Amino acid sequence: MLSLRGVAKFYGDRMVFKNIDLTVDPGRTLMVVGANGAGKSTLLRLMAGLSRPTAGEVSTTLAKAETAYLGHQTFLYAEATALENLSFWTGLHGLGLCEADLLAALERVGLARFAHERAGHFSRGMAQRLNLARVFCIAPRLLFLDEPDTGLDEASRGVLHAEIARTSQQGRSVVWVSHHLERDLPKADDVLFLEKGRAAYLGPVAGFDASVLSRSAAC
Ligand SMILES: Nc1ncnc2c1ncn2[C@@H]1O[C@H](COP(=O)(O)OP(=O)(O)OP(=O)(O)O)[C@@H](O)[C@H]1O
Repeated sequence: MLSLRGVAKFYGDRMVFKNIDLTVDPGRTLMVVGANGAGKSTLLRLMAGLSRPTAGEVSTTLAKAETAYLGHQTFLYAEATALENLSFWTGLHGLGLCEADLLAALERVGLARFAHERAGHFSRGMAQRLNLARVFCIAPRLLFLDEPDTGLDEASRGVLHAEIARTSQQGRSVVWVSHHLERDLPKADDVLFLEKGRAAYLGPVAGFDASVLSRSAAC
């Protein structure tokens, strides 16, 4: 459903990575790991179509509306309420959800009582929970997660992890950047380890020695 061939990214003359080849298949969860600055977020943004590679090709069989990205930016409209944001986003994905459906999604992330408050007044954690509600509603075929639990409390983190499990059980795919390897790696099928501008490992989680990460740099 998504493939990268010979992908490279440079900022000016500074190389972040090059020669990245990979495929994301239906029902697979790929975890992208590496030290700080290894290029994980940069790669995820390329895969999600939010930026372009300097060289190589990113191709997908999916329509934009079949994917969703949950990352550092929250993509919320500050002047719109939580409900309006959710209604707008699900509308863009062609979903005609009624208010009760949207409120149910807000309820799952503990935001129902803030449904009519402007997103601009939300804390980082609340904004992230609203984004999580967006992902629930869209149920994308390919979900991109960049350190998605940043700012989430324990309960919301549990909701997030349940959603990731549901995504893969339903044959949908996830590409996930995480620093919490001990906790998150067992939830993935495959790992891409970025080191020194290349894919130092790409394959099943079972064959990955996570201790190389702590040896390569503090993560
Ligand atoms: N817009 C940009 N312009 C110039 N350099 C950038 C830009 N975005 C990222 N970089 C640089 O590219 C490199 C990779 O950044 P990236 O954020 O992808 O790494 P990361 O592995 O996600 O790091 P972290 O784990 O700290 O989030 C870093 O050296 C970063 O400073």
